Amino acid sequence: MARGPAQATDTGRERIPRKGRVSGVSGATNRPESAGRPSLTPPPDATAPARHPDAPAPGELLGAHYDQCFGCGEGLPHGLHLAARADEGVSVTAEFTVQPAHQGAPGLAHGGVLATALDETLGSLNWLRRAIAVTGRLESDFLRPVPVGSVLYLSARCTAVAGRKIYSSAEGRIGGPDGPVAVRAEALFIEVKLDHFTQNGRPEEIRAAMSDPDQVKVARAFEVNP
Ligand SMILES: CCCCCCCC(=O)SCCNC(=O)CCNC(=O)[C@H](O)C(C)(C)COP(=O)(O)OP(=O)(O)OC[C@H]1O[C@@H](n2cnc3c(N)ncnc32)[C@H](O)[C@@H]1OP(=O)(O)O
Repeated sequence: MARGPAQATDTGRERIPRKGRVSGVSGATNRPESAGRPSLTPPPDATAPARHPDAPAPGELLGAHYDQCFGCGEGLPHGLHLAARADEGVSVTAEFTVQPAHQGAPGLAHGGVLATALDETLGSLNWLRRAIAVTGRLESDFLRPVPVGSVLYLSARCTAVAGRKIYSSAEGRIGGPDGPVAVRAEALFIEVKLDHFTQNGRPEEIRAAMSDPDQVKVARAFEVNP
């Protein structure tokens, strides 16, 4: 579990030198590729996350934010079809059933697919804050093998916010919502502007997503406040 702001020590926080910029790629980080790995621990000035007043009520399904999303979209036959539900505060629960298309070793879920399930669940927290954010860092632990056919019961919560940095943690259990923890992760999401997508995404998909007559779908594709 991530430590809350009150317990944060932040002694390992690094200042990132501004040399080694990536040029010509809008939205790409300014951090040099050789930079050390900044902490997943919130700094002392981090604050508690606030739930948006229009966030879905606890228990309400969030629905897919984009039908071509590999994590939650309904338009991809081999996607995860992960279904997330709002919980109290800035937290969610989600379920994902491991299909044969998700195997790594025979009969077992691929670790990258499980990381995707964690990432998607963590990403859905942004909708409760109505923030547009992308995963900057995702640190995963794989504690138990997850067989094909199992339901992974996920839960995630946002723990702190510091400027554009959003700290969160998630875990996935098997055998039931109270079963043993099979996977867990801590993450740092970074808030971005809409142009992160419009300037970097392939134009065909951006155009298609933007021209959907359903304005709520347009907003949700990029997790923008409608
Ligand atoms: C619509 C939503 C869909 C959700 C789908 C599920 C979530 C996803 O999978 S998103 C897809 C995967 N993620 C991505 O593609 C992101 C690719 N990366 C990027 O575009 C950039 O690196 C980005 C936007 C994260 C950061 O770049 P930039 O905006 O230039 O920020 P930058 O100035 O480098 O960093 C801002 C702060 O974040 C910190 N930071 C940035 N990246 C990291 C990182 N990887 N680890 C730790 N800290 C980081 C920096 O240290 C800095 O901290 P401080 O303010 O204290 O100095």
